[in-house]
Amino acid sequence: MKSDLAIHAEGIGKQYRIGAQQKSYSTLRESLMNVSASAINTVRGGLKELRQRRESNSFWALKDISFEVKQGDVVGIVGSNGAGKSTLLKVLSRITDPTLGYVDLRGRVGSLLEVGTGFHPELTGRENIFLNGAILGMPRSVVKKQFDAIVDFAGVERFVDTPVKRYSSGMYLRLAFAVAAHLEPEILLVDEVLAVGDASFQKKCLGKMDSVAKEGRTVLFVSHNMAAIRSLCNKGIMLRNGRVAEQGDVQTVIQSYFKDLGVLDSDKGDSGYQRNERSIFGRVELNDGSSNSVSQSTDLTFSTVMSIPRPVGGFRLLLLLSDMKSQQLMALCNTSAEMGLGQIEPGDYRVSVQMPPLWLNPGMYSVCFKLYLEGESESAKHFSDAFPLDIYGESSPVDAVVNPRSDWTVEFNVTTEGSQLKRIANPISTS
Ligand SMILES: Nc1ncnc2c1ncn2[C@@H]1O[C@H](COP(=O)(O)OP(=O)(O)OP(=O)(O)O)[C@@H](O)[C@H]1O
Repeated sequence: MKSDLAIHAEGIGKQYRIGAQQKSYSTLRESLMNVSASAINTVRGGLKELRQRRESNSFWALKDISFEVKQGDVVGIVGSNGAGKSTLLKVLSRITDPTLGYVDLRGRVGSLLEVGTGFHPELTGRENIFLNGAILGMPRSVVKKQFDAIVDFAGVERFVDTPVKRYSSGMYLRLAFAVAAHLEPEILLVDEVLAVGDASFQKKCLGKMDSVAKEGRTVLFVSHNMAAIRSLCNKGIMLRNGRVAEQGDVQTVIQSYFKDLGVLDSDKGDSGYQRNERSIFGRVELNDGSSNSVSQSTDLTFSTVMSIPRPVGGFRLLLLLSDMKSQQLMALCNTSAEMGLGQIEPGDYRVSVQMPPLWLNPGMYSVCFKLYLEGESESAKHFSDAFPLDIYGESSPVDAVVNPRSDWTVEFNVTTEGSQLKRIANPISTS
């Protein structure tokens, strides 16, 4: 392996048997036990195992995956559900063996793959921290030095001598992340940890991964959160159906991912929109239609084309905004009559909805149009495809949905008589 590389994967394939019991999920301890003391560890797949598997009963979760990661690179791994991202991280962290191909890894690997892996449930938080350090080959004195920082980061001071099986999933996750990030792995693998936990913890995790990366260590990060991928990673790998569909600069990979989701389809028809045959709606566009990423402080215009199939007396149109947990955050509504339309003739109608900046916290949101045609039952409502809206900007320091620009002042000795008023601070701007 070239000396500047941290990871070299060559021709990795992973075949699963449908319905078969997979080798049980090993803990981080068990997986790391396999790591040899040599500087470069090779994870190798074999044809023998392949022959033992019955092709008819199996499918390939990963196929012919090859890539290289330089030391110090922070790589975002993206792809739709089932694309193979988690399987790839499991192969890299030796939780599962590849069926074909091999991976060379230079240095100690710390991983946080799923809540529920990584710790021995019967041991206390304290014991698990030292156990993980020992498995990673760290002297006890070094683990001791990091111990307070780990416990502090995880916020589990009061429970550090409680068996982790009694922890809430949030505490468990916080401790698992703290251990993985603080025990100085040369390669840190993190899978979608940010999907769990509250906003302030997510921010803390991103900050910690950023500092791990700045120390020149290598990070691989699987996430559906493009705002997080963009802010953290310099490189990206996109998987599609178990294969590498794109790799390189993170911006290019994010754009490919959105194209894959159908958001950025360059194959537009004559009318400038992609007709969705199953739906009354064409594709939804944001602003000039070139991207679905926008700063939280930018005006928003959502547009689409509706193909009304037959004459109707009128319609009611909604624009809905939800977060990734499907919680509805905004519902704008208008009727054809309020928009000055009378009888609606069949044909294509372009609709645009303009609004000022929403100051949403960075992250992914979902936007869709919903249409009720007059004379149809309520259940016959029509939906556009969901538009994944990627917001970037400043996050609130605490869990919240919006983070608008705000001006703050503080006044001292306030009495009802204005003359006593004494201003002690200039306005503080939060943005
Ligand atoms: N232990 C297993 N046995 C059989 N099939 C599996 C197993 N683990 C994963 N798969 C399948 O392999 C494919 C890839 O799964 P994987 O979890 O790696 O995808 P992913 O990209 O991480 O998806 P998501 O974004 O939903 O987490 C999926 O079709 C999944 O159902």
